[in-house]
Amino acid sequence: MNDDDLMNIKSKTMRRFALSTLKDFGMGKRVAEEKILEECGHLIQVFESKPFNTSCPTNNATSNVISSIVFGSRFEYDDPQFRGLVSRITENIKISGSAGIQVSLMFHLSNLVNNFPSCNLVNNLPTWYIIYQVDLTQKLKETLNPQICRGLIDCFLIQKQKDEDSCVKDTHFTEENLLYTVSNLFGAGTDTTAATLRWGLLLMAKYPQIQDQVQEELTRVVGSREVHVEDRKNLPYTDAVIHEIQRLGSIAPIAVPHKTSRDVTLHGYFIKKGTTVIPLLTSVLYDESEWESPHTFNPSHFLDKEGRFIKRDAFLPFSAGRRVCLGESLARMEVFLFFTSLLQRFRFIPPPGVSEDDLDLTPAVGFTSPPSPHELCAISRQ
Ligand code: HEM
Repeated sequence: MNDDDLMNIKSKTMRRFALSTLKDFGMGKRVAEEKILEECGHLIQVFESKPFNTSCPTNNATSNVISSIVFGSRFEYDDPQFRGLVSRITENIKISGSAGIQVSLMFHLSNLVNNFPSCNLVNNLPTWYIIYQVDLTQKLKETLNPQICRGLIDCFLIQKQKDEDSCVKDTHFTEENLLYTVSNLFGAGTDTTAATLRWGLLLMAKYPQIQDQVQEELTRVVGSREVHVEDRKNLPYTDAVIHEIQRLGSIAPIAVPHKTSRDVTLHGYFIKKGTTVIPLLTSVLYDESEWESPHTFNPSHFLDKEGRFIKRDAFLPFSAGRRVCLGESLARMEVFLFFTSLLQRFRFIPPPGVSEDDLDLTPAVGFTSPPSPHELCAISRQ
């Protein structure tokens, strides 16, 4: 077996482990919904009517959803360890998209592809270093009870212990892989979801008539009670708006690099086994032959003539295939519940002296594409 084959097995094992554990702790509908709604309650408390940057609160909220899954508990927003973790994650994502890192990625791709999520996509050692430093990981180890899994770390440690007890050779459940898996879940699951939410709030402030329609539908269908995942099917306009936010936001424009596992011929082009391929998701999300107005914010892309929600094949913000985003269902649930809960309670407007036209839709540079730094005001609707 060569190094690539070994790396593939490691990747598959870690992906399988992360997926099944996420199902138990995150993506299983009811558990995830409870965790997200609890976080919505905290997020709502920190939104203000005076101008504020949406980056910090949204990143805190999405990091806490991952924390609940990974550690089994959330952090207070002012916890210094948590603040360190969140700022490190956002900084790493920003730096990894800088021109310098992108160029070095081109030269070192062969070491990076195929290793995700078992190894780090970019050399974001500080993220896992911070996770290592978080006392909680140590506390979890000290209080581990093999009968009770409080979160993904417990599940990992229990499996590690089992493998050690049965003398499994070459186990992938190592301390190093635990740190990489956890830091990759934070890296992949925090900034992406927060950036999507930030695009959503910015687009609502820029297009108040669309915000009106979302709020009218929410008031008519949900009223003032808590929104639930089940409500989605009765909110076709809101669902179309969320899809359009993800399409236009295109927050993971270059997805993740992969290597071809065999020789392929695609549209007449021969691609040799082992070639690095980078799927450009923006090319499909903005494809002129697929979308009626690819560069405009137009929720009708996802509505039929009767106003019913329609799925579109070219909607691929989570990519596709075997390495499709591992957190897709969790992310979809988060975006829906955070977005609708916020719009139920607040009207989003530009800061005083800034017009809707002034709100800039140019994305910031980074591995993901969040909106450029901006401020909004959240005016209470109650
Ligand atoms: C709106 C939010 C999100 C978007 C748009 C998004 C998008 C993506 C994309 C485009 C990829 C690359 C797929 C490929 O390689 O072709 C990816 C990979 C991944 N995502 Fe997400 N993601 C989001 C949220 C999340 C969340 C919440 C989690 C964590 C629970 C997560 C975990 C991952 C992981 C672990 C991978 C690597 C999968 C692998 O290589 O096998 N993502 N995501």
